[in-house]
Amino acid sequence: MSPKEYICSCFFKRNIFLKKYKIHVVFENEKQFEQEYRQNLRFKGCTTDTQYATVLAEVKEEVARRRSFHESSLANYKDIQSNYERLYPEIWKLKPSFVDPRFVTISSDAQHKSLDSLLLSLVQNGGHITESAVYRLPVFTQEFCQQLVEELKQFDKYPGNKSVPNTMNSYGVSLDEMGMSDQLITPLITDWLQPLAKQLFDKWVGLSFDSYKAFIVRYDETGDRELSLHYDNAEVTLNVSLNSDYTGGQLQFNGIWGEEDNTKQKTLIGHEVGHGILHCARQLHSALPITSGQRYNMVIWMRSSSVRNHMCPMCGQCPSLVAVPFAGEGFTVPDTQQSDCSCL
Ligand SMILES: O=C(O)CCC(=O)C(=O)O
Ligand SMILES: [Fe+2]
Repeated sequence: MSPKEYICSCFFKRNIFLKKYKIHVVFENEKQFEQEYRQNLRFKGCTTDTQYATVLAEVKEEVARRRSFHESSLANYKDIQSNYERLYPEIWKLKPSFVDPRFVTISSDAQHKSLDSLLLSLVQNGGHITESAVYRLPVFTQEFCQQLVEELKQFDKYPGNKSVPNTMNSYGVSLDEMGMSDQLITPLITDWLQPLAKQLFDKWVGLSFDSYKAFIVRYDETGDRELSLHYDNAEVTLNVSLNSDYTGGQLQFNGIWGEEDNTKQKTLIGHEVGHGILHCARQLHSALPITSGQRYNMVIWMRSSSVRNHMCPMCGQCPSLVAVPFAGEGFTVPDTQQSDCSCL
Protein backbone atom coordinates (compact mmCIF):
# COMPACT_ATOMS: atom_id res chain seq x y z
CA MET A 1 0.00 0.00 0.00
CA SER A 2 1.38 3.42 -0.90
CA PRO A 3 1.67 5.92 1.98
CA LYS A 4 -0.66 8.36 0.22
CA GLU A 5 -3.55 7.44 -1.96
CA TYR A 6 -4.88 9.45 -4.89
CA ILE A 7 -7.89 9.52 -7.13
CA CYS A 8 -8.57 11.46 -10.30
CA SER A 9 -10.95 14.35 -9.68
CA CYS A 10 -13.15 13.05 -12.51
CA PHE A 11 -14.54 10.61 -9.90
CA PHE A 12 -16.62 13.47 -8.55
CA LYS A 13 -18.51 14.16 -11.76
CA ARG A 14 -17.99 11.60 -14.52
CA ASN A 15 -19.22 8.09 -15.19
CA ILE A 16 -22.35 8.43 -13.13
CA PHE A 17 -24.44 5.45 -14.08
CA LEU A 18 -28.21 5.77 -14.43
CA LYS A 19 -29.40 2.19 -13.98
CA LYS A 20 -32.91 2.79 -15.19
CA TYR A 21 -31.80 4.36 -18.48
CA LYS A 22 -28.55 2.40 -18.78
CA ILE A 23 -26.36 5.37 -19.52
CA HIS A 24 -23.29 6.94 -17.96
CA VAL A 25 -23.52 10.71 -17.50
CA VAL A 26 -21.34 13.63 -16.48
CA PHE A 27 -22.70 16.10 -13.94
CA GLU A 28 -21.07 19.55 -13.65
CA ASN A 29 -24.19 21.55 -12.83
CA GLU A 30 -27.91 21.47 -13.54
CA LYS A 31 -27.65 23.63 -16.66
CA GLN A 32 -24.93 21.54 -18.29
CA PHE A 33 -26.77 18.37 -17.34
CA GLU A 34 -30.04 19.54 -18.84
CA GLN A 35 -28.38 20.70 -22.07
CA GLU A 36 -26.43 17.51 -22.48
CA TYR A 37 -28.92 14.85 -21.42
CA ARG A 38 -32.52 16.01 -21.29
CA GLN A 39 -33.25 15.17 -24.91
CA ASN A 40 -31.36 11.90 -24.85
CA LEU A 41 -33.16 10.90 -21.66
CA ARG A 42 -36.52 11.59 -23.37
CA PHE A 43 -35.59 9.11 -26.09
CA LYS A 44 -34.87 6.60 -23.38
CA GLY A 45 -38.29 6.98 -21.78
CA CYS A 46 -37.68 9.75 -19.24
CA THR A 47 -40.44 11.93 -20.62
CA THR A 48 -42.23 13.72 -17.78
CA ASP A 49 -40.94 16.55 -15.57
CA THR A 50 -41.36 14.32 -12.54
CA GLN A 51 -39.24 11.60 -14.11
CA TYR A 52 -36.57 14.13 -15.01
CA ALA A 53 -36.63 15.55 -11.46
CA THR A 54 -36.14 12.03 -10.10
CA VAL A 55 -33.10 11.51 -12.35
CA LEU A 56 -31.64 14.84 -11.31
CA ALA A 57 -32.10 14.03 -7.62
CA GLU A 58 -30.48 10.63 -8.14
CA VAL A 59 -27.49 12.13 -9.90
CA LYS A 60 -27.02 14.76 -7.19
CA GLU A 61 -27.26 12.10 -4.52
CA GLU A 62 -24.57 10.04 -6.26
CA VAL A 63 -22.31 13.10 -6.51
CA ALA A 64 -22.79 13.71 -2.78
CA ARG A 65 -22.04 10.05 -2.02
CA ARG A 66 -18.81 10.25 -4.00
CA ARG A 67 -17.76 13.47 -2.23
CA SER A 68 -17.86 11.76 1.16
CA PHE A 69 -17.01 8.25 -0.05
CA HIS A 70 -13.33 8.05 0.94
CA GLU A 71 -13.87 9.41 4.43
CA SER A 72 -16.84 7.17 5.10
CA SER A 73 -15.14 4.12 3.65
CA LEU A 74 -12.22 4.65 6.02
CA ALA A 75 -14.63 5.03 8.95
CA ASN A 76 -16.43 1.83 7.90
CA TYR A 77 -13.12 -0.01 7.60
CA LYS A 78 -12.11 1.02 11.12
CA ASP A 79 -15.47 0.10 12.56
CA ILE A 80 -15.48 -3.31 10.85
CA GLN A 81 -11.95 -4.12 12.02
CA SER A 82 -12.93 -3.41 15.62
CA ASN A 83 -16.39 -4.87 15.73
CA TYR A 84 -17.12 -7.50 13.08
CA GLU A 85 -16.81 -11.04 14.38
CA ARG A 86 -15.32 -13.27 11.70
CA LEU A 87 -17.05 -16.56 10.97
CA TYR A 88 -13.95 -18.30 9.58
CA PRO A 89 -10.93 -16.29 10.80
CA GLU A 90 -8.63 -18.80 9.10
CA ILE A 91 -9.73 -17.86 5.58
CA TRP A 92 -8.71 -14.21 5.95
CA LYS A 93 -5.06 -15.02 5.36
CA LEU A 94 -4.08 -16.75 2.16
CA LYS A 95 -2.84 -20.32 2.48
CA PRO A 96 -1.61 -22.39 -0.47
CA SER A 97 -4.40 -24.88 0.28
CA PHE A 98 -7.01 -22.25 -0.78
CA VAL A 99 -5.78 -22.17 -4.35
CA ASP A 100 -6.38 -24.80 -6.98
CA PRO A 101 -3.07 -26.65 -7.61
CA ARG A 102 -3.62 -26.14 -11.35
CA PHE A 103 -3.48 -22.38 -10.78
CA VAL A 104 -0.06 -22.74 -9.18
CA THR A 105 1.14 -24.80 -12.17
CA ILE A 106 -0.20 -22.28 -14.69
CA SER A 107 1.35 -19.36 -12.83
CA SER A 108 4.68 -21.12 -12.49
CA ASP A 109 4.62 -21.91 -16.22
CA ALA A 110 3.99 -18.23 -16.87
CA GLN A 111 7.30 -17.46 -15.19
CA HIS A 112 9.36 -20.11 -16.91
CA LYS A 113 7.86 -20.79 -20.31
CA SER A 114 7.12 -19.01 -23.57
CA LEU A 115 3.67 -17.56 -24.24
CA ASP A 116 2.78 -20.52 -26.49
CA SER A 117 3.75 -23.03 -23.80
CA LEU A 118 1.83 -21.03 -21.22
CA LEU A 119 -1.33 -21.12 -23.35
CA LEU A 120 -0.94 -24.87 -23.75
CA SER A 121 -0.46 -25.26 -20.00
CA LEU A 122 -3.57 -23.16 -19.43
CA VAL A 123 -5.69 -25.45 -21.58
CA GLN A 124 -4.14 -28.61 -20.11
CA ASN A 125 -4.89 -27.35 -16.62
CA GLY A 126 -8.59 -26.70 -16.94
CA GLY A 127 -8.33 -23.24 -18.47
CA HIS A 128 -10.29 -21.80 -21.35
CA ILE A 129 -9.05 -19.34 -23.97
CA THR A 130 -11.33 -17.19 -26.09
CA GLU A 131 -10.51 -15.53 -29.40
CA SER A 132 -10.78 -12.10 -27.78
CA ALA A 133 -7.94 -12.57 -25.24
CA VAL A 134 -10.26 -13.35 -22.34
CA TYR A 135 -9.06 -16.31 -20.27
CA ARG A 136 -10.78 -18.47 -17.67
CA LEU A 137 -8.72 -20.61 -15.33
CA PRO A 138 -9.03 -22.46 -12.01
CA VAL A 139 -8.03 -20.18 -9.10
CA PHE A 140 -9.61 -21.22 -5.78
CA THR A 141 -10.72 -24.58 -4.43
CA GLN A 142 -14.45 -25.20 -4.08
CA GLU A 143 -14.09 -25.53 -0.32
CA PHE A 144 -12.53 -22.09 -0.02
CA CYS A 145 -15.26 -20.55 -2.18
CA GLN A 146 -17.96 -22.13 -0.08
CA GLN A 147 -16.47 -20.84 3.17
CA LEU A 148 -16.02 -17.39 1.68
CA VAL A 149 -19.68 -17.24 0.62
CA GLU A 150 -20.72 -18.25 4.13
CA GLU A 151 -18.47 -15.52 5.54
CA LEU A 152 -20.09 -13.02 3.16
CA LYS A 153 -23.56 -14.06 4.27
CA GLN A 154 -22.50 -13.56 7.89
CA PHE A 155 -21.03 -10.16 7.01
CA ASP A 156 -24.28 -9.22 5.35
CA LYS A 157 -25.94 -9.41 8.76
CA TYR A 158 -23.40 -7.04 10.31
CA PRO A 159 -25.41 -3.89 11.13
CA GLY A 160 -22.62 -1.31 10.69
CA ASN A 161 -22.29 1.01 7.67
CA LYS A 162 -20.86 -0.48 4.48
CA SER A 163 -20.08 1.01 1.08
CA VAL A 164 -21.47 -0.35 -2.16
CA PRO A 165 -18.84 -2.37 -4.05
CA ASN A 166 -18.42 0.07 -6.97
CA THR A 167 -20.25 2.79 -8.90
CA MET A 168 -22.42 0.33 -10.86
CA ASN A 169 -23.13 -2.57 -8.48
CA SER A 170 -25.39 -1.79 -5.53
CA TYR A 171 -25.24 -5.23 -3.91
CA GLY A 172 -22.10 -6.90 -2.66
CA VAL A 173 -19.24 -5.71 -0.52
CA SER A 174 -15.85 -4.03 -0.69
CA LEU A 175 -13.25 -6.57 0.47
CA ASP A 176 -10.87 -3.66 1.08
CA GLU A 177 -13.31 -2.10 3.52
CA MET A 178 -14.15 -5.48 5.04
CA GLY A 179 -10.43 -5.91 5.79
CA MET A 180 -9.95 -9.07 3.77
CA SER A 181 -7.64 -7.64 1.14
CA ASP A 182 -4.24 -7.19 2.78
CA GLN A 183 -3.60 -10.76 3.77
CA LEU A 184 -5.73 -12.58 1.24
CA ILE A 185 -5.67 -10.65 -2.02
CA THR A 186 -2.23 -8.98 -1.87
CA PRO A 187 -0.30 -12.30 -1.76
CA LEU A 188 -2.59 -13.80 -4.40
CA ILE A 189 -1.61 -10.99 -6.76
CA THR A 190 2.07 -10.86 -5.88
CA ASP A 191 2.72 -14.59 -5.89
CA TRP A 192 0.50 -15.82 -8.70
CA LEU A 193 -1.56 -13.31 -10.63
CA GLN A 194 1.11 -10.79 -11.48
CA PRO A 195 3.48 -13.28 -13.22
CA LEU A 196 0.55 -14.65 -15.17
CA ALA A 197 -0.78 -11.26 -16.19
CA LYS A 198 2.73 -10.16 -17.17
CA GLN A 199 2.81 -12.86 -19.85
CA LEU A 200 -0.76 -12.42 -21.01
CA PHE A 201 -1.19 -8.62 -20.75
CA ASP A 202 2.37 -7.27 -20.63
CA LYS A 203 1.58 -3.73 -21.75
CA TRP A 204 -1.12 -3.33 -19.10
CA VAL A 205 1.01 -4.60 -16.22
CA GLY A 206 3.73 -2.04 -16.90
CA LEU A 207 6.29 -2.11 -14.10
CA SER A 208 4.03 -3.98 -11.69
CA PHE A 209 0.60 -4.06 -10.13
CA ASP A 210 1.15 -1.76 -7.17
CA SER A 211 -2.44 -1.50 -6.00
CA TYR A 212 -5.87 -2.96 -6.57
CA LYS A 213 -9.53 -2.74 -5.61
CA ALA A 214 -11.16 -5.99 -4.51
CA PHE A 215 -14.86 -6.54 -4.00
CA ILE A 216 -17.73 -8.98 -4.19
CA VAL A 217 -20.67 -8.53 -6.52
CA ARG A 218 -23.97 -10.19 -5.69
CA TYR A 219 -26.88 -10.67 -8.08
CA ASP A 220 -30.37 -12.02 -7.51
CA GLU A 221 -33.86 -11.36 -8.74
CA THR A 222 -34.64 -8.71 -6.13
CA GLY A 223 -31.35 -6.76 -6.18
CA ASP A 224 -28.95 -6.25 -9.07
CA ARG A 225 -30.01 -8.62 -11.83
CA GLU A 226 -27.49 -7.75 -14.52
CA LEU A 227 -24.65 -5.37 -15.31
CA SER A 228 -24.62 -3.00 -18.28
CA LEU A 229 -21.77 -2.60 -20.73
CA HIS A 230 -18.72 -0.95 -19.15
CA TYR A 231 -14.99 -1.20 -18.69
CA ASP A 232 -13.19 -1.27 -15.37
CA ASN A 233 -11.15 1.36 -13.55
CA ALA A 234 -8.11 -0.91 -13.63
CA GLU A 235 -5.50 -2.37 -15.97
CA VAL A 236 -6.29 -6.08 -15.63
CA THR A 237 -9.32 -7.68 -13.97
CA LEU A 238 -9.84 -11.09 -12.39
CA ASN A 239 -13.42 -12.15 -11.78
CA VAL A 240 -13.79 -15.38 -9.77
CA SER A 241 -17.05 -17.28 -9.50
CA LEU A 242 -17.79 -18.30 -5.90
CA ASN A 243 -20.97 -20.37 -6.18
CA SER A 244 -23.09 -22.27 -8.66
CA ASP A 245 -26.66 -22.24 -7.36
CA TYR A 246 -28.04 -19.82 -9.92
CA THR A 247 -28.77 -19.62 -13.64
CA GLY A 248 -27.86 -16.90 -16.13
CA GLY A 249 -25.24 -14.26 -15.36
CA GLN A 250 -22.70 -15.09 -18.08
CA LEU A 251 -20.26 -12.36 -19.03
CA GLN A 252 -20.25 -10.89 -22.51
CA PHE A 253 -17.11 -9.27 -23.85
CA ASN A 254 -16.87 -6.79 -26.69
CA GLY A 255 -13.77 -4.99 -27.97
CA ILE A 256 -11.35 -2.73 -26.14
CA TRP A 257 -12.62 0.71 -25.11
CA GLY A 258 -11.12 3.45 -27.27
CA GLU A 259 -10.25 1.10 -30.10
CA GLU A 260 -12.13 1.10 -33.38
CA ASP A 261 -15.09 -1.19 -33.84
CA ASN A 262 -15.20 -2.08 -30.21
CA THR A 263 -18.74 -3.38 -30.44
CA LYS A 264 -18.06 -5.78 -33.30
CA GLN A 265 -16.86 -8.99 -31.77
CA LYS A 266 -18.81 -10.47 -28.89
CA THR A 267 -17.66 -13.35 -26.72
CA LEU A 268 -19.92 -15.00 -24.17
CA ILE A 269 -18.27 -16.81 -21.29
CA GLY A 270 -19.92 -18.69 -18.44
CA HIS A 271 -18.81 -19.00 -14.83
CA GLU A 272 -17.44 -22.08 -13.12
CA VAL A 273 -17.04 -22.20 -9.34
CA GLY A 274 -13.49 -21.35 -8.27
CA HIS A 275 -12.53 -20.32 -11.80
CA GLY A 276 -11.52 -16.76 -12.57
CA ILE A 277 -12.07 -14.83 -15.77
CA LEU A 278 -8.94 -12.80 -16.49
CA HIS A 279 -9.29 -9.92 -18.92
CA CYS A 280 -7.91 -6.58 -19.94
CA ALA A 281 -9.80 -4.08 -17.78
CA ARG A 282 -10.42 -1.78 -20.78
CA GLN A 283 -12.21 -4.58 -22.59
CA LEU A 284 -15.91 -3.68 -22.66
CA HIS A 285 -18.06 -6.22 -20.87
CA SER A 286 -21.49 -6.78 -19.40
CA ALA A 287 -23.20 -9.43 -17.28
CA LEU A 288 -26.35 -11.09 -18.58
CA PRO A 289 -29.40 -11.13 -16.29
CA ILE A 290 -29.59 -13.72 -13.58
CA THR A 291 -32.61 -15.96 -14.18
CA SER A 292 -32.75 -17.75 -10.80
CA GLY A 293 -30.79 -18.03 -7.56
CA GLN A 294 -28.08 -15.79 -6.21
CA ARG A 295 -24.66 -15.24 -7.79
CA TYR A 296 -21.52 -14.23 -5.88
CA ASN A 297 -18.32 -13.28 -7.71
CA MET A 298 -15.07 -11.90 -6.38
CA VAL A 299 -13.70 -9.13 -8.57
CA ILE A 300 -10.13 -7.82 -8.37
CA TRP A 301 -9.28 -4.69 -10.33
CA MET A 302 -5.49 -4.77 -10.56
CA ARG A 303 -3.80 -1.43 -11.12
CA SER A 304 -0.40 -0.34 -12.31
CA SER A 305 0.62 3.24 -11.55
CA SER A 306 3.26 3.13 -14.29
CA VAL A 307 0.41 2.75 -16.79
CA ARG A 308 -2.39 4.81 -15.25
CA ASN A 309 -0.28 7.78 -14.15
CA HIS A 310 -0.14 8.72 -17.84
CA MET A 311 -3.88 8.55 -18.37
CA CYS A 312 -6.85 8.11 -16.09
CA PRO A 313 -8.88 5.35 -17.73
CA MET A 314 -12.13 6.91 -16.57
CA CYS A 315 -11.73 10.33 -18.22
CA GLY A 316 -9.04 9.47 -20.76
CA GLN A 317 -6.90 12.40 -19.59
CA CYS A 318 -3.88 13.07 -17.49
CA PRO A 319 -5.20 12.35 -13.99
CA SER A 320 -5.96 15.42 -11.94
CA LEU A 321 -4.93 14.07 -8.57
CA VAL A 322 -6.76 14.46 -5.30
CA ALA A 323 -5.31 12.85 -2.14
CA VAL A 324 -7.77 10.64 -0.25
CA PRO A 325 -7.50 8.84 3.10
CA PHE A 326 -8.62 5.42 1.82
CA ALA A 327 -9.70 3.60 -1.35
CA GLY A 328 -7.50 5.49 -3.80
CA GLU A 329 -7.50 4.71 -7.49
CA GLY A 330 -3.88 3.63 -7.77
CA PHE A 331 -2.26 6.82 -9.05
CA THR A 332 1.07 7.79 -7.53
CA VAL A 333 3.19 10.91 -7.23
CA PRO A 334 6.97 10.51 -7.37
CA ASP A 335 8.49 11.69 -4.07
CA THR A 336 10.56 14.35 -5.79
CA GLN A 337 7.69 15.92 -7.76
CA GLN A 338 4.78 15.98 -5.35
CA SER A 339 2.90 18.52 -7.43
CA ASP A 340 3.79 17.37 -10.95
CA CYS A 341 1.51 15.44 -13.18
CA SER A 342 3.47 12.58 -14.66
CA CYS A 343 2.18 13.25 -18.15
CA LEU A 344 3.20 16.87 -18.36
O1 LIG B 1 -21.09 -9.43 -12.83
C1 LIG B 1 -19.93 -9.72 -12.92
O2 LIG B 1 -19.47 -10.79 -12.54
C2 LIG B 1 -19.02 -8.70 -13.54
C3 LIG B 1 -18.65 -7.64 -12.59
C4 LIG B 1 -17.83 -6.58 -13.26
O3 LIG B 1 -17.64 -6.56 -14.43
C5 LIG B 1 -17.26 -5.51 -12.45
O4 LIG B 1 -17.59 -5.43 -11.27
O5 LIG B 1 -16.45 -4.75 -12.97
FE1 LIG C 1 -16.33 -4.95 -14.92
